[in-house]
Amino acid sequence: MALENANTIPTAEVAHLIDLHLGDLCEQEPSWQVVDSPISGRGIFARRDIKRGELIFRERTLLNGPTASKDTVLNTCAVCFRLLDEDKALCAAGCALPICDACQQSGAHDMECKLFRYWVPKDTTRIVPYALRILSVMRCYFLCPEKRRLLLAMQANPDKYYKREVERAAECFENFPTDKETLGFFYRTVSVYNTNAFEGRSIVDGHETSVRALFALAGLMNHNCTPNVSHHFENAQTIVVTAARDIAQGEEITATYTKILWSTLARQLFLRGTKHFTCRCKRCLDPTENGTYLSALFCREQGCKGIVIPEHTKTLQPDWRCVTCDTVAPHAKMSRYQDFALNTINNRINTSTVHDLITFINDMCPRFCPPSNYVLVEAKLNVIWRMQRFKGDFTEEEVRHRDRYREEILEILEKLGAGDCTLKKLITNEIP
Ligand SMILES: C[S@@+](CC[C@H](N)C(=O)[O-])C[C@H]1O[C@@H](n2cnc3c(N)ncnc32)[C@H](O)[C@@H]1O
Repeated sequence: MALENANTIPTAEVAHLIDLHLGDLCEQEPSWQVVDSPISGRGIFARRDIKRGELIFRERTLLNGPTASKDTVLNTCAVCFRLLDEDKALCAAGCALPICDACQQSGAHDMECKLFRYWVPKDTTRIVPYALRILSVMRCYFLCPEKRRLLLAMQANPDKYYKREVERAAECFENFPTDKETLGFFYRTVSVYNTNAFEGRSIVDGHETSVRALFALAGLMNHNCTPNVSHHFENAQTIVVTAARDIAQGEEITATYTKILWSTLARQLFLRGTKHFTCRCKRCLDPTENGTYLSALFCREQGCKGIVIPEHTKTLQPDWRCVTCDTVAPHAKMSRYQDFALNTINNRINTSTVHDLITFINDMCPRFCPPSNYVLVEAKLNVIWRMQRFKGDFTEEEVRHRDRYREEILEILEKLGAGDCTLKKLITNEIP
């Protein structure tokens, strides 16, 4: 399974394999179809008008596994993602994976347990993040022939780092495979994950886990910075995709690969760096971003209290122009200013209590950062997340500030034309 094989499987065959993969979730008359896209490769298109809020599809994972990344809890069952007692998490058979009693007894873990033990983990006394992370990749071994072919059909961008995850995992075992074919299969699967994976929060027994998952159909959605669908994980295995606004027959169904409230430059840098393309959607071409001014910084010209925004969006290093006094500032200067705002605000997000962060947002930020700037908007979102997740004792005043931040963010989403996007649903508690 070489990297070069990507996209050589005909689109009609991909569509057929997806129907098989959907199984009982495949509707008799789906509202969508898989065809070639003018944006890139294959895409999903509306076969008929789809109403805002309508369910478009539900899909189970082709592959998934714990993200095992920094800041995630490692002691969750590798099969069902249930939280485990730290001292009782490791599989009794010695594969060094975290497994709950139920998954151990049901046999759901047997094959991968056997394979991990065959590879001989070097450390069986603790959960080793790189060994745990390779699980989501290694599961490609156990796919049936049709699903293997579907995996092969998925786009795999060969970026610089696709070997690293496998190499790091190999160091955790005495007997990790070294043959070209197996390594090629793993490298390709890593690249497919890097190109298509959804990282989602899944809640099992009230405990939140971070899951990395591949969905063959959802993975075909091309990117738009103002997407027309929202998605969420129903559980660690299932994704639900819903229309964020009315979608006309023939329109391409799109998701966003970035955070929806990032500025154009931040989105462009992320998409180039991680997904290897330049987005040319309507929002990307409008320096005001539908009048949201998410990029805006203060004008540094004496006496001017206006805001500056990138003059155009054709390059990643545009000059910036003041919308009030028309002064032009070079990109390098504005980039230093944006970095200063980003670092100052992120530093506060990481070190402050909710109370202190609110004070900082309200009293300090207006001195150096326009309220529309995306980094300040991110700080307000952080207050909302923290108050939503850690339902502590917050004062009435804090709750009032949170509600105001939420209204401001809903207003920005409205201006962007984002409809009932995922972020809107999250901050209005429509998605738990
Ligand atoms: C998850 S895949 C999307 C499905 C893909 N079109 C296919 O045929 O499998 C992501 C890749 O699609 C391409 N892509 C997605 N959205 C794009 C866009 N708006 N502009 C250009 N390329 C895009 C990029 O190559 C990106 O790395």
